[in-house]
Amino acid sequence: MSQYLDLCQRIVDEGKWVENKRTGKRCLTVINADLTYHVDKNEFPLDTTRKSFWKAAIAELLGYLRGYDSAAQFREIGCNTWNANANENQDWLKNPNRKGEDDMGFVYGAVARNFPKPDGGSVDLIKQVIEDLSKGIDNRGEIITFYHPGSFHLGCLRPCMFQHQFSILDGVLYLNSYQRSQDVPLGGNFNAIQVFTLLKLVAQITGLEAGKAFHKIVNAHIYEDQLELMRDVQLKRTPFTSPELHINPDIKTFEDLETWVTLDDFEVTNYQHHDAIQYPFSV
Ligand SMILES: Nc1nc(=O)c2c([nH]1)NC[C@@H]1CN(c3ccc(C(=O)N[C@@H](CCC(=O)O)C(=O)O)cc3)CN21
Ligand SMILES: O=c1ccn([C@H]2C[C@H](O)[C@@H](COP(=O)(O)O)O2)c(=O)[nH]1
Repeated sequence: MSQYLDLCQRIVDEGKWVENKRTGKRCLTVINADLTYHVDKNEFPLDTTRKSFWKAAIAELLGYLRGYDSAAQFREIGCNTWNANANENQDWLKNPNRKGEDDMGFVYGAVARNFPKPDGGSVDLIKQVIEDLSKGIDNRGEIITFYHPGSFHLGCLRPCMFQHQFSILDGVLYLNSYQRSQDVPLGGNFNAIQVFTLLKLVAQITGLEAGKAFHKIVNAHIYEDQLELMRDVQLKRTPFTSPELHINPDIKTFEDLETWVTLDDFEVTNYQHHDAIQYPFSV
């Protein structure tokens, strides 16, 4: 938890102002942050200095793993975070590739589940990686990527946390996740939850022991309209100890994740937190 608060403080103290053309707002920005999550000790990296809506973050991850490409699918499983990008992003609304209300286009899991091959057809990167890990195979390239620059014009947003690489060492599963851009007050907590949960879930369905997850964030920023709340409210609060995440042990395969799993299969215990803070969201 303090790693996250240290990053927020670092942005406040050392960040540089950068104009962002896409949103029309300025962002206080630092380059490079490396966060480590102890999945082995079940230290769930939830924000405790404000109330975290952790279920929505797990629902978003579940939607990515299922290859969802519509904000309506995300809403159905308890996640509202894609409504604005699918339906209010002016560039996307004008894009002839948008297939109508709620369409997000070719993004995130839709890409990873159908990654186009230059010689025709596609690969399901997520299934492939999980199949290997289930057999104890780490070919030093167990990579799930959502990044396909040749397809950016087909989606509403380029993926931010765009790559996850798994490794096995001595029967222990590790995860390195790579993020090109982070809205630290809003995306920050969501993404930490997702990295942690992804490793814990994949360890469970592959029968491996979960180790640590390493999360690299390249461009870490606070939008100008979020700064006061972060500096004068959230950063003045004292954090509580980390809660724990529990996943239904009946989830045993990737097919389980694709078919019957809901947010009721996830539980958090010992979550003590300060009051909610509503940060402005930029489309
Ligand atoms: N500007 C921006 N920031 C992001 O973090 C972000 C995007 N855009 N676009 C794509 C996804 C969507 N994500 C989002 C979107 C909204 C929230 C958000 O509003 N979170 C609220 C609570 C949400 C709820 O009640 O479910 C929060 O207080 O954390 C978080 C992540 C992360 N990504
Ligand atoms: O998982 C996510 C998805 C998005 N974000 C944030 C990071 C940026 O503030 C915006 C995306 O804007 P770009 O201009 O494409 O960088 O969304 C996040 O933090 N986490």
